[in-house]
Amino acid sequence: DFPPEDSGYHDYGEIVAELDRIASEHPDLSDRFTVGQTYEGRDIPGIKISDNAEADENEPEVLFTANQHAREHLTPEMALYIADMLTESYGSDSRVTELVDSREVWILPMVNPDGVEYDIDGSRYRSWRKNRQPNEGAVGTDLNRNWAYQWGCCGGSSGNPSSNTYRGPSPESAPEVSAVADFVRGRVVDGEQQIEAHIDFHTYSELVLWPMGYTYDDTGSDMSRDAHETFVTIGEEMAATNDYTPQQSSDLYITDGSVNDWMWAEQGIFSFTFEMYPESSSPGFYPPDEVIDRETERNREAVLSLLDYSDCPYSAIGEEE
Ligand SMILES: NS(=O)(=O)N[C@@H](CCC(=O)O)C(=O)O
Ligand SMILES: [Zn+2]
Repeated sequence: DFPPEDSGYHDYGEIVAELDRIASEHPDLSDRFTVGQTYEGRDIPGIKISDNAEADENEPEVLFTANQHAREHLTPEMALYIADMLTESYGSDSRVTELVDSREVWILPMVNPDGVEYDIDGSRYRSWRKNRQPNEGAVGTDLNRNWAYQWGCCGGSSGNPSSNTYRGPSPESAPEVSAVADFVRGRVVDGEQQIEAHIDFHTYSELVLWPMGYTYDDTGSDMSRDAHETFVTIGEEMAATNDYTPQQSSDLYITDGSVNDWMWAEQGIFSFTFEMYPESSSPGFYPPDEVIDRETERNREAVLSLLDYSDCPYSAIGEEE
């Protein structure tokens, strides 16, 4: 559990209960699912939001993931906000209604529940980042360095098991990463990846980030000029709505094995990272629960804008797919 003064945050059991609540309150707009188990055996929970949610309709799909990093507790709240906003506003907000009717939205609010439960267990926060999988002489793999594209290529991760950016012994060695990657691979239907766009929520720094992370180059064999321009255009438009700073993730620092690079280069998904509130190390990873409503609602427009673009991302630069 969170300490009483931060009871507004949801731990693993409370996230699961909230997803079950949403699914029971909106049976025609949602469908509960699980993508697999963590190292310690917890189900990784998910919810699908769409009209006729139980059916796989031929509609553009968008994925939201959160909490790869355990201590980034504002991020499952962001994912929960999206599920609540899309279901609660359905029928009253015409834009939301149209998007829920014409898109299929997958939401995974807590990808690293083992790490979350470890971080909040005990009298004070542990500032834990990684999962809880044992490695040589230390515990934990950094999930956001364990994805399989350009894994460990470029000095954007560590090979030292006690490092907070430890990439793991091999790509997708973390069960949490392989579960989410398997789910995404499962969305390839007739050879076509149905998921068009993705946001992975992190804290902190208030940034909108896009690939590639493993190289400073804007374009290359895995990033065409048109794709780069599309990322920049959509990224800058989203950042204009939440007042985050838009940039290529390598402009921050080089990362290899990150989720964005894998989603884009392996699956062709327009994948972004949002670094949420705050801007700086005070209050850093542990803002008071009073900011949850303000800092999740702050991303409402960005989320709706990405859902808009998901039927044809390249339309952002006036191109057809
Ligand atoms: N949330 S965070 O760990 O401080 N920053 C992310 C940035 C992700 C990225 O640059 O792609 C990370 O290093 O994985
Ligand atoms: Zn993070």
